[in-house]
Parts: sequence; structure tokens; C-alpha cells
Amino acid sequence: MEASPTAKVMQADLRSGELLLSSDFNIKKMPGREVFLNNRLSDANVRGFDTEELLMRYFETNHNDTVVVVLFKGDDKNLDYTIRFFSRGNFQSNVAQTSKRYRGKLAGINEADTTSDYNWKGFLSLQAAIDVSFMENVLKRNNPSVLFTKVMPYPPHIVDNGVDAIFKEMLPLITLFSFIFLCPAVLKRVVEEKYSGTKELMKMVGMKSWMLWLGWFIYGLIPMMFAVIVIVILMKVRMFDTEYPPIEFMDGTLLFCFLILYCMAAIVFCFAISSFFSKPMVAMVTGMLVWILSYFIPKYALNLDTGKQIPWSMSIILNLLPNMALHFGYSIIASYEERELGVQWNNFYKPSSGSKDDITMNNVFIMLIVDIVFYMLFTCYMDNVNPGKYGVRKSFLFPLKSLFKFLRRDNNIEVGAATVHLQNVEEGHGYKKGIEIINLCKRYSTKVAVDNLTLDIYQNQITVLLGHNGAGKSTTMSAITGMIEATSGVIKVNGMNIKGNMDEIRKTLGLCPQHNLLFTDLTVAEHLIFFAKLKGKSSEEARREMKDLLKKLNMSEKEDSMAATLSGGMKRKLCLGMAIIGGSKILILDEPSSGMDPESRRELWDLLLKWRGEKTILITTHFMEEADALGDWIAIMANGTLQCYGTPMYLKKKYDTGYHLSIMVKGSVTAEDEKNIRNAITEYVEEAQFKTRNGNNIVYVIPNEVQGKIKNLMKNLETKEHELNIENISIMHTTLEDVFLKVKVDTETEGSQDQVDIAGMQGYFCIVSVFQDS
Ligand SMILES: Nc1ncnc2c1ncn2[C@@H]1O[C@H](COP(=O)(O)OP(=O)(O)OP(=O)(O)O)[C@@H](O)[C@H]1O
Repeated sequence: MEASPTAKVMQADLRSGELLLSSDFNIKKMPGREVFLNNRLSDANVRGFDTEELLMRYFETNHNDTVVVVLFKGDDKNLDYTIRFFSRGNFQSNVAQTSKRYRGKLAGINEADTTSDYNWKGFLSLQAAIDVSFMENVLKRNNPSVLFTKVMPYPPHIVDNGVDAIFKEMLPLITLFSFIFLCPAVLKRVVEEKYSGTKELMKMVGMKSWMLWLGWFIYGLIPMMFAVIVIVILMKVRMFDTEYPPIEFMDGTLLFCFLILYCMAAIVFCFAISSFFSKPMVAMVTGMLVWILSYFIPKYALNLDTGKQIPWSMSIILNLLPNMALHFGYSIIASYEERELGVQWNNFYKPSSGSKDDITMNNVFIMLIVDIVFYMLFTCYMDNVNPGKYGVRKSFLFPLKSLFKFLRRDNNIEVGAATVHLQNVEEGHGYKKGIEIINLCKRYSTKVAVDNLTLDIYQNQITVLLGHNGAGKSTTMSAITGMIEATSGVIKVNGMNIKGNMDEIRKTLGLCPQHNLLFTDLTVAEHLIFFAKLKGKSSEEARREMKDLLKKLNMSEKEDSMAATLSGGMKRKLCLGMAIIGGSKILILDEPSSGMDPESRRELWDLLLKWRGEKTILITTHFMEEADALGDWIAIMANGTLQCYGTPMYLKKKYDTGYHLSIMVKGSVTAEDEKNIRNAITEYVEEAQFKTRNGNNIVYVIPNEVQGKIKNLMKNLETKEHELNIENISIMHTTLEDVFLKVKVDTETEGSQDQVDIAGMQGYFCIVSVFQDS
């Protein structure tokens, strides 16, 4: 490039504009004035001000578009000044650019160029005029007026328009789309775990939330790491007969770190998205859209694709989206590559163009780390307030509440001595306590799920917890297993407070939750082995126990079946197996037989009865027959409180309702039949009370006090069997069902606010048809 004399840059025309000087510095009197003025500025256009403040005041109220301000700060010896052109449109004197950009900005590169702001607005001319004047007048140097301009750097770069396109368009897109299938896959698996409930199950067996998230993080990062290594190699290594690699100058380790940080932020961003969804497919599709749009929407909405400069703070905020950090990172890489410097660890902190609005690679790295931390905290928060259908939902303000609780050191107070004993509780003298529940309260915002429950569950006994829907049974079990935190109260397992000893307790605790929480892609054997290993068994022991247990559960032929392909009853058995395996000494079984066929149920009972005497078993059920068959001890809850507790004998005695005479009539029952039967009964037992009629079954209750009359009554009914159209007669003393219903009625009459679904409840009860001859 030939040097060009100053005359060639003098194209400024300020005749319609103004020159404001911060001192009374008359430019007309400068010796080098012809350099600048050249008939382009009249005296009227020059204004001097004593101070910068006065100048600025004038400028703010009177300026026009072609005003030029010169602020002199130096003294007689030192020239220090600032030229300010009123900036409108694209004139940006503060942006130091590479040769490509200087093409339009600097004079002299292209003589026919009229777009050069520095040239035609007279910036260089004015600067030259001031400098020359200073040199001649103050420094007394002669003839310094020959000025040259040159491009910088010299010789100029060949402008490669492809560089911009590759770095700013293609590389971010290649990177974005390299991970496009991985992010939805992570999303799907994470939400699936929530959806199937296995996440909660893992928590119940002692896995901490952070362990589960870390597992998913590693699951996502390992394949991404391979992709990043491939990308770095492709970008940094010269392939085939190309002259140079796509990213020629940048430090390869820096590129690797940038992409790895991006991947980490992307995975955690996916975690954050996953917390809004509870269905895997919805999460996958929506997550993928959010993922793509988080790149394209800000980029095109803010015209970042056209290279538009945005304020630094806005760039930083945009970096909260990992895909935007990717865009900014590649833009910085592009700028440095254009300058043939490349981003290096030593210029990592410097803006690529020198503009204060440009963010640095250092900023991008910091923002990616901020993204990781921010989305991780957000995921933890959402995990607590929106855990899906299985977890325990916490209040939106739970972090504040936890903080207050911590500050107040508000730990649950041990109230062991103040055990509340109800009238209807049988003392288990001689039995060792396996689980002690002392004044347990659990409150969900306004709902009290468990209200001051005190209950001792004895070692090596089967205790059945009964109660209507919503009585608080599952909440109690969840509190025992440490799945939820009690609002107040103490729970001890084998004498150890669960607070602080949960890890130890979990080694001996087996839980079969109310819902089948299974891994969709593990086989039956893998489930059992996994849970045995969680309890500390070696691989060999786990395999042996698995085989043995499958035999006991009558499921050996399903050993290699995927859990997802099992029938409902089989799944239940597998859940039970997962609770039992690993030598669990305490079994918490929440409705273990629900969904099982009668045969499987009997098998389950046999199994549980075999373990009676060896394991402490707490079980809930809605089947009274099951409670009767299994329960050494029966606890009945209503509205979160314990209503009665004792052996079945104790409860039946306590809630004695007399004898239940059940008469089944052939065909349908007519009014005549009813009347005849009533007369036949009251003829011998006047005190007999009609209780209910279900289809062709009529039930009367005979009080205990008149049990002596039952023998004659039965004889009479047998004699009149044909006359009364009777098909079958049975008589039972108080059943557990009677006890349960009596307790329920007592609770309701005590003024309980909870509506109990009697009809629904009765559907569960089995009427035991036993003929008992008194
Ligand atoms: N996470 C929760 N948030 C708010 N309320 C809850 C929550 N979990 C349970 N509850 C409420 O606490 C009460 C007790 O629920 P729990 O599940 O312990 O009853 P349950 O006796 O096990 O019922 P079921 O026999 O139907 O399983 C119910 O009223 C229920 O609505």
C-alpha cells in the first residue's frame, strides 16, 4: 500500500457544522490551519469555551449533527486532547478493528472510498491540524506538515469473508447440533426416573439427591466429552491437503476447556428444563425445542447475526443461556483468528477489539461456570418444590424456612418420656421394641397428615396398620424410612434415633412402597442384585440371594425378564423382593398384596408368616382378611391419630359387637321372606337387631349377653330352612372388619371433619362365611 499525503485525507466539510473548543483556541490562527481549514470552516463555526463544563452545557442544548468537540487537557508543553465527533449512525471511533474492518473506517486504503468516517468527517484532518499547530507553535519544529496514512497492519490482510461465516454461523451450529440428540436423551432419562418413581425409591434406600444428579451428569458428560475431543481434533489438526486447520491460531487446550464447560452447562441446563416436566416424552420434545430456540431466538431477535454491538451487561445476561455463551465464545474466537492471534491463555482476559462493550473469553468462561452453578441450584430448588407424583412437595419458601430453622437451631426435641398412651392401646409387655414412634407430627402446609402419633412396633412381630384413605398410614411409613422429615416427634429404630443414624438403619431396613417403583430397563435379577449390593452384599452373595428369593417368590422363570414386561402382581412381588433382599431385618410394606391374585396373596402371606419371629414387619392393607391372617398386632389410624392398638384378640374384645348372623336366601329376597326370617329370629332372640341386607344376604346382630339363646335359634332356623327359603346360614363373632367399622363410626361421631368413603371401603372387605355352632 502506497503512503498517501495528508492532502488526500482532507475531505471534511464542516461549513454547516460547528467546532467547539474547550479553551479559547483559535484554530484559524494555527500555522497549519490550511491543512484542516482549506476554506471549509468559517470563524463563525468555531466556538471557544473556558471550561469543559461550559462547553458541555452549550453542547447539550445547541448542538447539531456535525458538531465536533475538542477537549484540551494538556498544558503548554504537553499536548493532550480528545476529539469527539457527534456519533450518529455507524461512526464508531472507539472500535479498534482489524484490516478488514478498517477498510471502511480509515482513510487511505481506498482512495475512492467515501464511506470512511475518519476521512470524510474530517477526523484525521482535524487531528493533523492540531498536531501540526502544536509542533510548529510550541515545539518550534519546522515543516512537520507532511503526513502519511497507512493501513494497519501493513501490508493489509486479504479479507476472508468465509472466516466470519465459519466461526459465527457454522461452528456454533455444528456444536449445537452435535449435542442435539444427547440433551433430549438426558432429559428423557431424568424425567423417566421421576415418572417411574425409581428416583424416590433410590432416595428411600439411602441415595442422596446429589448422587442421583451426579450420576446423570456423568452419564451425559462422558459421550459429550468424546464429541468435544473429536471437535477439537477436527478444528486444530490439518487434514488431508488443506493449508491450515479451521482454527489455526487458538490454543487447543483453551478450545477444549471452552467446549467442555459449555457441555457441562448444557447438561445442567437440561436438568433445569427437566424439573418442569413429569412425562418423559413431553419433556424430550419440549426440551429439544427450548434447547434450539435458546440459540436462535436471542441471536436473531437482537440481530447478533449481523454483528450488532450490544452493551457488555446485556451480553453477560445473555450468557446465562449456554447456547448464547457458545455464540459469544465463537465470536471471540473469530475475532482473534481474523487478527491471526488466536485466543490464547495470555490474551484470554482481553477484549478482542479493545471496545469496552466486547466481552472477553474470560467472561464467557466465568458465565459458563455461573450457568452451571445457577442451573444446579435451580434444579435442586425445583426438585424440592415439584418432585413429581411420588416425591414430597416442599413449600416454595422452603429455603427460607430451612434457613430460619437452622438459625433457630429448631431440631426436633426428644420427647421419649412423654409418650402418650391411649385407653385403647394394649401394652406389649415382654416384647422388645423394634420401632418406637413418639409424638410424631407431620404437617403439609395446612393439612395435618399425622397428629401426635405414639406407637411401639415390636421386634419380630407382624404389625398391621389399618386406616381409611388419607388416615396417615403412608406418611407414617415414609417418616419411618426417612423419606420425609417429620414436623416434630421422634422415631427410633432398634433404639437408634433415625435422625443422624439413618445410614446405619437403612442397612437393615427394607421398604416396599405403595406404588411399584421399578427401573424400566433392568431385569428382575438386576433389580434384586442391585438392591442386595446397596445393602453391602458382594456380587456372589447378591446373586445367590437373588436366586433363592426368586424361588421363594415363585418367580424363577422371570429372572431375566425386563421389569417393565411383568404383570401387575409380579411387579408387586418384585418390589417385595427388593425390600427383603440383603438381609433386611425390618420390613416396611405399604399394601404389598395390592394387585395380586388370591393365589399369590396366599403365597405372600405364607412367606411373611415364615418370617414372623425373625423380622420386624410393619404392613398396611385395606384387606381385613389379610390383617386378620397376618397381624400379631393391629393399629388402626383415623385422621392422622391412633385410634386403637393391640392384638386382634384384644381389639375384638374391646370393640365387641356381638354375633353376626348371616342368612342367605335362595333367589332374590322378597319383603315376605324378610318378614318371615325376622319373625323366626325374634321368636327365639328378641334382642336380635337387623344390621344390613346385601343382595340375598340378610345380617342380624345378636348381643353377647344373649348368646345362650343362639343354640335354639340355630336349631329353629335349620328346621324351617325350606319354609324360609334359606340357602345358607353362618354366624361369626366380632371380626376385625367390625372392629374397624366401629372405630370409624366412633371417630366420625367424635366430630371428625374428614369424610370417609364408606362405600369404597366396604368394597375391600371380605365377608368370612364361617359356620359356628355355639
Ligand atoms: N405431599 C403431600 N402434600 C400435601 N398433603 C399430603 C401429602 N402427602 C399426603 N398428604 C395428605 O396427608 C394425609 C395422609 O396421607 P397418607 O398418604 O399418609 O394416607 P394413607 O393413610 O396412606 O392413605 P391411603 O390408604 O389412601 O394410602 C392425606 O390427607 C393426604 O392428602
